[in-house]
Amino acid sequence: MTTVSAPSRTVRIGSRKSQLALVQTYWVQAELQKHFPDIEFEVHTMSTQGDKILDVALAKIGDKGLFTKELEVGMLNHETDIAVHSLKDLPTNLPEGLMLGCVTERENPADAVVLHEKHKDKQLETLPEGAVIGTSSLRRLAQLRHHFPHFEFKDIRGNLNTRLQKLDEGGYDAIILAVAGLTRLGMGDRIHQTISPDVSLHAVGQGALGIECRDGDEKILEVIKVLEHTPTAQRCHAERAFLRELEGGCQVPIGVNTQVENNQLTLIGMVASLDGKRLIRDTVSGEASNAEQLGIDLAHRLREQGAKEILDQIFAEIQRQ
Ligand SMILES: NCc1[nH]cc(CCC(=O)O)c1CC(=O)O
Repeated sequence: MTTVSAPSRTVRIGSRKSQLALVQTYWVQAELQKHFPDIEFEVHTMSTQGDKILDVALAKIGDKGLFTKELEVGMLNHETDIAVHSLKDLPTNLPEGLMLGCVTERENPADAVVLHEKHKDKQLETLPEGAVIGTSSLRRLAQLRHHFPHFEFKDIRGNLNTRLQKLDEGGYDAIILAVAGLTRLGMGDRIHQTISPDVSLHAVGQGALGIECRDGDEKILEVIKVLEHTPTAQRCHAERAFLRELEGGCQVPIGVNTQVENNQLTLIGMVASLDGKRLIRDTVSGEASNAEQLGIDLAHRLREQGAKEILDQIFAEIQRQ
């Protein structure tokens, strides 16, 4: 009898096929491989609905889990064991049988301004009246309209390269993208300006990766937990609880900012109307270990200040379009 020296186990990682998704997944694969040399980590790529529908504004699709569903089906069918997501694309309520098993250390979660070449000596603040700003995010749209009502806003879709090309071709004066995505793709040199949280709060989970797995799959959890970054996880659990309590996920003008210092977590949250005219913002602080409750508390505070009316009106507007 011969003994086959095969790896003791294989862990199958599901990923979207976009360049950003692959960079993120290969990073997770390499990090896990370093910790577990005896396990084989295989990457399985899949197309999601969100990758196929490129010509419809995201807000109008309104489907939660557009970028995650096919990956989740793969895990539930035991074709894969984990899925690597940009945490901000992962809905706050996961399908029965799945869980968020790990949150990795966050990159800078802020949004970035990428200006057209002809404006290279300007800033967002000094762009001319009527400047065309490209964004497909209601959160960015509402906050920027609030501060810069004299700009025009135009939807922009496609992967990062496509969006940068549309900017370079002159379709826009500036576009707004996540710092994290540009940095991970080695395009950090395209960033002209990082938007301050005083002007615009970032999306829930932005800049962090979330690793999803089957609920209670202890062997897999033990493996992926080595990549968990506790302060990032606490911040993101507070942010996700805030979003879940306010409305449950998907495309709405909700922004956050968090900090953890000496085990104290501070969470800033805001809800804005699409025209940017109404904007409600508040802050909570408390023990970082109590992250989810802090998110829920902040959601209740914003509701008392009128957040529900703003969100109800937005849902009605989106349905009508
Ligand atoms: N919805 C698209 C998406 N999902 C994650 C990122 C960037 C990376 C991140 O925020 O973690 C982006 C692009 C963008 O918003 O510019």
